[in-house]
Amino acid sequence: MRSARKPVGLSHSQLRGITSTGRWSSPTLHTRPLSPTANYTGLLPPSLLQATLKMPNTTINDKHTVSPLKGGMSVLKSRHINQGTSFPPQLRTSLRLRGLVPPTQETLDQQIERVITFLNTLESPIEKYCYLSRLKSENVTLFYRVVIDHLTQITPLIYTPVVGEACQKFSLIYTPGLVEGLFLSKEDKDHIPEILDNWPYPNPEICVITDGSRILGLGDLGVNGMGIPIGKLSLYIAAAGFDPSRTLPITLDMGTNNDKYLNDPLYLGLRCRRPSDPDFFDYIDSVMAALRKKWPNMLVQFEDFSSEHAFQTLDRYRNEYLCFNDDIQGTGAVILSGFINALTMSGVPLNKHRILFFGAGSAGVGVASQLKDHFIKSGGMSPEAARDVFWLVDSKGLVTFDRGDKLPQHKTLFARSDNGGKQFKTLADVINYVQPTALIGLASQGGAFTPDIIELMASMNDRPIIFPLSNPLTNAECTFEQAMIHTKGKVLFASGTAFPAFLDPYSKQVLEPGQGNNMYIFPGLGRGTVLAKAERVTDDMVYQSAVTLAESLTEEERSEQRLYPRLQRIREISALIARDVIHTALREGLAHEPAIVRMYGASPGQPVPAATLRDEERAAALLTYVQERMWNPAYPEDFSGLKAMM
Ligand SMILES: NC(=O)C1=CN([C@@H]2O[C@H](COP(=O)(O)OP(=O)(O)OC[C@H]3O[C@@H](n4cnc5c(N)ncnc54)[C@H](O)[C@@H]3O)[C@@H](O)[C@H]2O)C=CC1
Ligand SMILES: CC(=O)C(=O)O
Ligand SMILES: [Mg+2]
Repeated sequence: MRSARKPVGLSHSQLRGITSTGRWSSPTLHTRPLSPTANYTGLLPPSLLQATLKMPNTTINDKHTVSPLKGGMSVLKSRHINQGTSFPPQLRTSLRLRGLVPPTQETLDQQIERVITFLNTLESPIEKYCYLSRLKSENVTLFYRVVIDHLTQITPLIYTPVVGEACQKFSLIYTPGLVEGLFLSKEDKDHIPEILDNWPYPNPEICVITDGSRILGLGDLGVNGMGIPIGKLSLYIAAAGFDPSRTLPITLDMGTNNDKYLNDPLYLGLRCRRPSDPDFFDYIDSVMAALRKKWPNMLVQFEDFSSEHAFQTLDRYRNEYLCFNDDIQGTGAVILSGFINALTMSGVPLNKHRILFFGAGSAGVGVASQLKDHFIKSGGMSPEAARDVFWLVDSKGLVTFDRGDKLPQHKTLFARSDNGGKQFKTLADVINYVQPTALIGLASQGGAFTPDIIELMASMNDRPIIFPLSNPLTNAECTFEQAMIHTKGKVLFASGTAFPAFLDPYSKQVLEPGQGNNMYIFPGLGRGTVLAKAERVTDDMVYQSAVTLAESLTEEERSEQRLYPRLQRIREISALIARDVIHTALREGLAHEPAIVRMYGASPGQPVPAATLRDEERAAALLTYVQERMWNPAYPEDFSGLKAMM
């Protein structure tokens, strides 16, 4: 049982007292005016806070005081402690819960059954998302048990695709008092440390941070992007056993260039356009410095920044901070992993592949770079030869040096100069020119892989590799069914968002499509770097996570023609990835966790020789070490800590 901690800002139960109009529905603790520097900042979306501050009647004064929640109510309102109907009778008495919960005592399994039964009665995905968010805010244990036990049903509801709709509707479904992450507004640039102090949980180990500028394939959603760090961190918890109270979702509010939101009276972010690059970097530099000052060991995952900023922030911080970019590196690793398995199944030797990317943004270039490294490391190719395996298409057609437009730096990494002055505009023209063995969609252009395109790929390859990876579902370049039908079952397929299984009329097998989504990578990569107390996240750690994922398939999974392991095994897979990422950190001399380096007879920061790392007994012990540190949602049997709080 976690010991009680005095909240620095408002506790969740106190925040519950703020109504959507910003008034206190129930008066509270202290006589204290609401001010921009007080402890409310960051916990409320900026425009709501501004509206609150403008209201004449927002001083919390003695006339309006009541006691903070006492006794049983404070237990029921503590999401990390609440067990609802599972509290045993004797505890109900000592915690003063009797009468506050229905008389029946239920097991966790019975509670799960109720959740799933009710969830199945809800019709729209967004209702299901809202119901699950509420459940998480009330009972963390039950929520994560539901997620872990019903991964394939729940993941699409709390992550892509439904999280995309939740972001688009964020200002409508926003629930006052439900604090799931921190808002850092650029207006608060001089108050960042105070805002970080408002976060009610101590010592976060991992933070996912977005500026909302490219949310999935949905574009600039501004502060509405908050759903993404929340969703990613839910997967860190469910898939890699991070302690929920040690995760920190952050949304930077720097305005939005989306006119729809700027003109929407219900939009909850700053109503201004995004800043110039110098202002952007000035602000994010301050945020990074403040985060490190307060939580020096915290891993930062950059998520869903617009492409140029995604590359620039990664370059700027990767050697100075413990951080990585999920869209560039996590996606690169997960697609490399599926590709390694597809390579074997395609029967085409590594050096005969010709890979076409439809989309040349952070994900497209990130994946191409990761694959290129593999062609060099495993295929023995020179960097020049490996680079020539790739062709990129963006909104203007094939990316070439002589196309006439100024290419951003990331596109120059794979721009072609061997096109003989010819330019290719349509995808079909590019395919006919390149004759690719693999077509990878990361352009957020739903349906772009038309039947003609898929048939063209099938006409050139015995086993065409077609990965429509854009998110959410509406942006997928084609469906699994379309890919199967138009390649007559020959396709090697993975998509960003899961598609349903398909009965292949040719093999008569029910085939499940692969989900090429970075959720297979980031939980284990994050777990490994945090447990190792790694100095930074290196390319080799990312590469290793791809290789481990590729090798993690069982014989049965391979016989089912899968490119990725079953999602239900994700905790097991994340532990393996974490173990191997720690190995890489040890090899590179970047691991600082004394308990881990001691297992290998080394000291913190000292490289461990490859031969020592091959020791199977130590590897097994390290895996156990990782698994034993994975948070597992269960109700505690020892309530002594809780009683002490009362
Ligand atoms: N499956 C996965 O794990 C991941 C999927 N994604 C998805 O990939 C997509 C792209 O993400 P980013 O690369 O970060 O976005 P981005 O905005 O950086 O890049 C998009 C690219 O698509 C190109 N594009 C736009 N319209 C086009 C058109 N009509 N024809 C050809 N190209 C066009 C743009 O020029 C740009 O190069 C999103 O849908 C995102 O959700 C991103 C990361 C991980
Ligand atoms: C999956 C993911 O990170 C994206 O679509 O942006
Ligand atoms: Mg992303």
